[in-house]
Amino acid sequence: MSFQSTLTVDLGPRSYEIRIGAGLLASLGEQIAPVIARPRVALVTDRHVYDAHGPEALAALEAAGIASTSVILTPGEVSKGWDGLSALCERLLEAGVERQDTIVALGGGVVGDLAGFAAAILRRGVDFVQVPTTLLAQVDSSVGGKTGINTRQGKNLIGAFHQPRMVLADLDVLGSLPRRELLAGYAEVVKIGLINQPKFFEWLEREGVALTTRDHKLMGTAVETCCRAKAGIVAEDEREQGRRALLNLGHTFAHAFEACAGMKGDLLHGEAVAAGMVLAFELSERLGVCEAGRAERVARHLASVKLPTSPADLPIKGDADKIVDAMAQDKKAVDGRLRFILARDIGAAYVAEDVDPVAVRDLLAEHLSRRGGRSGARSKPPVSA
Ligand SMILES: NC(=O)c1ccc[n+]([C@@H]2O[C@H](COP(=O)([O-])OP(=O)(O)OC[C@H]3O[C@@H](n4cnc5c(N)ncnc54)[C@H](O)[C@@H]3O)[C@@H](O)[C@H]2O)c1
Ligand SMILES: O=C(O)C(=O)C[C@@H](O)[C@H](O)[C@H](O)COP(=O)(O)O
Ligand SMILES: [Zn+2]
Repeated sequence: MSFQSTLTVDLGPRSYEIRIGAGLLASLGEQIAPVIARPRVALVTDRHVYDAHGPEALAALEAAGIASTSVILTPGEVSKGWDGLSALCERLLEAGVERQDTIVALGGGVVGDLAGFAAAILRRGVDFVQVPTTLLAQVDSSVGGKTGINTRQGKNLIGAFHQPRMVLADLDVLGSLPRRELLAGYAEVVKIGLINQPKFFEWLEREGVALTTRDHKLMGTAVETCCRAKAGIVAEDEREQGRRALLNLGHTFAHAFEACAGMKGDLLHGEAVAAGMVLAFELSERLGVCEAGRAERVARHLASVKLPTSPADLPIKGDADKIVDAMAQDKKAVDGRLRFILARDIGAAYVAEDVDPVAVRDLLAEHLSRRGGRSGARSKPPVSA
């Protein structure tokens, strides 16, 4: 019997199911039929995903009597900006998508964030369904309703909370995912362990390498554990007034790294998060809130699957001051003061209000001074498989 699981994101009238399993795409139409207002959808995907899985998705919609129109985006972060948003909205309007229709986001985090935001604003809001096709999207971005785009100033600075009507995570589609993308998604898996699931992190230390060889059962367990943990946090704090910020572990660093890398796809979000989480633990140790050795343990695990562990490993332009400047756009900042997610231990993250910016800058400068040499795990950004 292959892996199957159904979870609920408990948000009162906005509650929805996350269905995880093998072969779900073949029954896409049948699965979503009960949650769509009428049998008409707009399938939003990107060229890579369309080539690998588009025909199966369209056939499954047709088999369930659901009419569809398709929009195929340019793959990657480059589509997640004002131009991509405006082009997508125009295409959806030209296709006559109405309020009773549903947008189906078939793809990774870029497709989900962009199509989800288009759904939030098109004719002041239409329903959407998430069909995540990357590991990152299955364990993180498809759940919780954060949608949006990047601007010149930084990551995800324009957006809306707009919950999907359903999340359908087909483990089989991960078979066509390039290895570099799989590893980037694995960083967000590790993040969940580091936030509040210490036993899960220990399990990842034992099984992570096997998991990243796409062992089906291990992947199913990881997707289920991450979705369950994220759903719990989102149910308590849907609009990030408090506890949800924990899901930002490593992201104050990561989003600044991505901004300094140009947000054109040279640096993947998960790669930036991997290095950002190591820095969050190093900062926690330096500030005396976390026992020594924890950052090293986190870095060792990320390195074991060949994820980057330092900004020195990343294709970032600029120095520590430039990265600190980019952090000023972080959405968690209050009155211009940065807030970081720090950790008292592995699996014990918390929101810190009072972090000394000099300590942050010094930590970044030390890492960047190792550029061109070995920083630990790797000396170059990973390449596509
Ligand atoms: N909304 C959230 O809560 C949230 C959470 C985490 C990350 N994000 C965002 O998600 C984005 C990153 O998402 P991502 O890592 O999924 O990247 P992505 O959407 O760019 O997909 C990665 C690449 O893999 C390809 N691809 C996707 N699925 C495939 C498949 N099954 N087979 C073959 N190729 C496939 C895509 O075409 C693309 O080239 C970032 O913009 C990040 O900010 C959002
Ligand atoms: O769902 C959340 O909440 C997260 O923070 C998940 C993150 O992995 C994700 O990268 C998210 O898009 C970051 O949110 P942002 O509000 O910092 O842009
Ligand atoms: Zn993230």
